Amino acid sequence: MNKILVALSGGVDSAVAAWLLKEQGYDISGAYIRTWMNEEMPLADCPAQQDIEDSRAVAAHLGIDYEIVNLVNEYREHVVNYLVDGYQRGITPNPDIMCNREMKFGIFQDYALKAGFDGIATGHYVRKFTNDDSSQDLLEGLDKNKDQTYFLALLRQEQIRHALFPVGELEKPRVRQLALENKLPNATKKDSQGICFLGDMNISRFLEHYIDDKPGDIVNPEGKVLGRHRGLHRYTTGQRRGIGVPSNTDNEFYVVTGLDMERNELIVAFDKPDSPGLFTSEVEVYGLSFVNQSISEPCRLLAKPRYRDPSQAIHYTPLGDNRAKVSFDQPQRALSPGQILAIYDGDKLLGGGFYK
Ligand SMILES: Nc1ncnc2c1ncn2[C@@H]1O[C@H](COP(=O)(O)OP(=O)(O)OP(=O)(O)O)[C@@H](O)[C@H]1O
Repeated sequence: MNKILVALSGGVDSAVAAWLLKEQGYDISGAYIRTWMNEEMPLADCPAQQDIEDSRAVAAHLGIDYEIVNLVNEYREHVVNYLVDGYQRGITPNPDIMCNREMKFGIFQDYALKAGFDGIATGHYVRKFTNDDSSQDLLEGLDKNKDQTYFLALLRQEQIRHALFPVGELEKPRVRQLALENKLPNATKKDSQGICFLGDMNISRFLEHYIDDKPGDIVNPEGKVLGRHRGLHRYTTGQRRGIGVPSNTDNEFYVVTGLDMERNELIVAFDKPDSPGLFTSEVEVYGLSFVNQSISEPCRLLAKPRYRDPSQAIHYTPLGDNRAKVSFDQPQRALSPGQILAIYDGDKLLGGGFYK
């Protein structure tokens, strides 16, 4: 791989990724992926224009070609629809993971390959490793605190084959230092947060735009009505804020333990380990996808139930048809249908799937 299209978000990580590749002698260009129209979303304080200016300035500073790749329609089709549809069905979607599989390492990568590039690069904190049989694996970033393998859990071999992750070999403070030393124009820009491409917008404000409220009852696990909710799409398992049912006299707080879509009921219980439905030690995972080899035998592995969670020891039992049973050694709090479990062998990402 020599000719690389670097996905420049306007942030410091992808800017340093581009700088590193240029230093290493790659023939690079930069591209900003446009996915969001401000006009479409008047509620959003969308930082896209600033990001475009910043990414353009980085490319100019490095003296490389720069383009804006317009994927607004594809983003709506593959990410926004999945997100809205998921909340409407009462599951918790992960737009960042879908965005990586469908957009950056899907449509954007295809675009780059067709345009004559050998591959793409991003500023993700992950490392790539090539095996003797020339297959490739994804390893956690060297900076464990920044590791982003979780977000790449649904990528497949052909997608990582054409991808480079230059900052995965560095600690974040070193990345900042490189940006400053080399006078990258966005060196002091603060890290972005929030949903991939949606910027800092709050998810419920975003959903308000798409899904109408449908009020219903809030009930405890025995079915006793405790109050009213505004619409089930506003809640996710494990949520404590914004339920609106006061704590009891012992100061125990309510937490969401489930959504009953058929009855339009929000199920809540006190936030303590023995509350029914709050802790789970066994889940079924579907839609499994593997970075390299699929897992065909029952085995002991590690898994991350959520991005910031530490790895958990699991028993993994394949069920066929891209499904598996996963038993956690330690019961896990508030797993929500639709969320993604990332599966690891040590620090090697094996793949991921959706909680049933
Ligand atoms: N709008 C965009 N256009 C091009 N590439 C993007 C865009 N958004 C994200 N990326 C790519 O995906 C990577 C990870 O995105 P994420 O939103 O997690 O940003 P990050 O980890 O804060 O990195 P950065 O500092 O580069 O923004 C980025 O480093 C960049 O390569």
